Amino acid sequence: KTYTVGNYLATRFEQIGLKHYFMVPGDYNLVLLDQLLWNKNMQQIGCCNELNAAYAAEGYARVNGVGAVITTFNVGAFSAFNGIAGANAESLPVIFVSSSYNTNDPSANHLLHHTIGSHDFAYQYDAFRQVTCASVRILHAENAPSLIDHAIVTALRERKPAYIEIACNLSDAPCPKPAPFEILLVSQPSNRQALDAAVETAAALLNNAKKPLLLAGVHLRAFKAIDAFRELAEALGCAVAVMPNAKGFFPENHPQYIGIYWGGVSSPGCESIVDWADMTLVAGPMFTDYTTVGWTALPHREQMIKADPRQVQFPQADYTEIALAEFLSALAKQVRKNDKTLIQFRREVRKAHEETEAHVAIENAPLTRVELCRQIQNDIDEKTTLLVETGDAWFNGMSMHLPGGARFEIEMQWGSIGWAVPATFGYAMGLERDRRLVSLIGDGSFQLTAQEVANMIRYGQHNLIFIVNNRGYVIESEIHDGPYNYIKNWDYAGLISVFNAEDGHGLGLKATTGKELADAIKKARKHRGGPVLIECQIAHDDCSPQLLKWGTKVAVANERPPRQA
Ligand SMILES: Cc1ncc(Cn2nnc(CCOP(=O)(O)OP(=O)(O)O)c2C)c(N)n1
Repeated sequence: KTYTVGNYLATRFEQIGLKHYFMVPGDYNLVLLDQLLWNKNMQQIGCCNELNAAYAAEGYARVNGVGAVITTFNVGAFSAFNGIAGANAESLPVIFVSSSYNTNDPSANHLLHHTIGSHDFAYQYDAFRQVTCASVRILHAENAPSLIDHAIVTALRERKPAYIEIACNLSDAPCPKPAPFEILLVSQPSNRQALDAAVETAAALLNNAKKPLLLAGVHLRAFKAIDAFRELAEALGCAVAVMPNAKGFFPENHPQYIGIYWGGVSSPGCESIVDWADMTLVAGPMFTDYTTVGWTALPHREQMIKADPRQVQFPQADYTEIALAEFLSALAKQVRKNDKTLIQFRREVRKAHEETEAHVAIENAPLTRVELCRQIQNDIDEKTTLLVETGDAWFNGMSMHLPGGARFEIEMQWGSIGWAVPATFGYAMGLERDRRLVSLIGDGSFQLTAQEVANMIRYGQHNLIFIVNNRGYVIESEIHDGPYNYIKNWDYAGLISVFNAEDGHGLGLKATTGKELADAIKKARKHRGGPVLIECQIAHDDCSPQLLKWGTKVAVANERPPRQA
């Protein structure tokens, strides 16, 4: 078998665990796409546009561990740019491949289509270098193996996207055959001395604390530290809270779970316990304006052990070259049990109020947000992943309880509206057969990338999508309102018949009352052969109290005047 650059790439794609990859064809990449089709163990999935293809690869990486997307030069790549930068923000290894010009053209002083019409062909590579952990350009076939392997190894190690540019006339050029793929799966062990020192320091701080507490952060999954975190939690026996973008990374039915810590919009009873703790170990956090509610919810450094993917920060010291999972696991063996924060939580939550079970709404009353959330909560089971889009959907999803085994997906770091529909498509492409995906998306966000629902119909995905039609950009209105937050209404449910055409089995339903919603969910649960979209119409000002509180504090942070010189 003589290898070509294209099927070298295809071989590596399969070896890192890709069963699907996403693309939009273009004249620069057609031969490369043929080369990739040579590998029958993977499916080539077309998307309506390259932004959606990048978001789909990002969503796929959430369930599969790694994703890939192929575009044509410039016009495809720059649409995908937002999705690749987003994968960087979300710490997801997406392999981005763009075809490019014929290697004879620069020396021939040629100008080319799909460029800005200059002789500089490097600006795409320069742009992507800013948002990837490795970026390579293949201009000579003999360099392809080492460049492709470098990009892939780095992406898998750093949990970040990588950029591979392949000249269009090299896609079918002969190249050496791949070395054993095990070389790609490098891990980065800790420095032994640093690890021992960090564990000793952390154990002393936690064992001397009167009220220790654990807080899960967003990087636990990316750095494969979810199990080690749970090991430490069960060794310590203390209260365990999670940051909003780590929801689902610690089981919500676990007896030590006390909820989402998100400042003033935390789960009931959670904030006071986190603030009461005298030593908090936070594992893999991203403290941003959004996750700290405009800098109002940040544990104090002198009462915090901050364990990041490759370093641990103590009140008086920073230790580097320490792998997060190894640190948490080693620490679990050195800590003594102390459940004071958990006991206190149970006292407070019992005293404060029993979970006010939302009551069933009057059947034919206009649908409300509370009734919508109550019914979605009842629809979530241990096989469900709940995926929420930027918007009030964040807060509605955040307050939902995940039964054991249920999962949660959110894009809080990048927060790019339009992500959810293609990410649903990509996530569903990689989802285990016996599981289901439920997405909660606002009308405003839906309008950015709605057309990818057509590909859910094409592939017969059984996704259930709730479109919350509150007539506009309500999250924006709550941060800072203006005429720009109001949009043209669509017949969202009616879109499905447009996308079905003569050959689809999608189902579009409208719900304006609790009864209509209950009937729609029943139909959705029975529907086969395609996705179900339920357009839930609620009042414009019917938003979560958490959004109101959070939006006010974020607005204050946004509007701080420039520091006087
Ligand atoms: C790509 C991108 N463009 C603009 C924004 C700013 N933005 N954030 N949320 C929104 C509105 C979301 O509205 P909906 O999806 O209807 O959600 P609701 O909050 O439920 O109304 C915007 C316009 C954004 N976050 N991402």
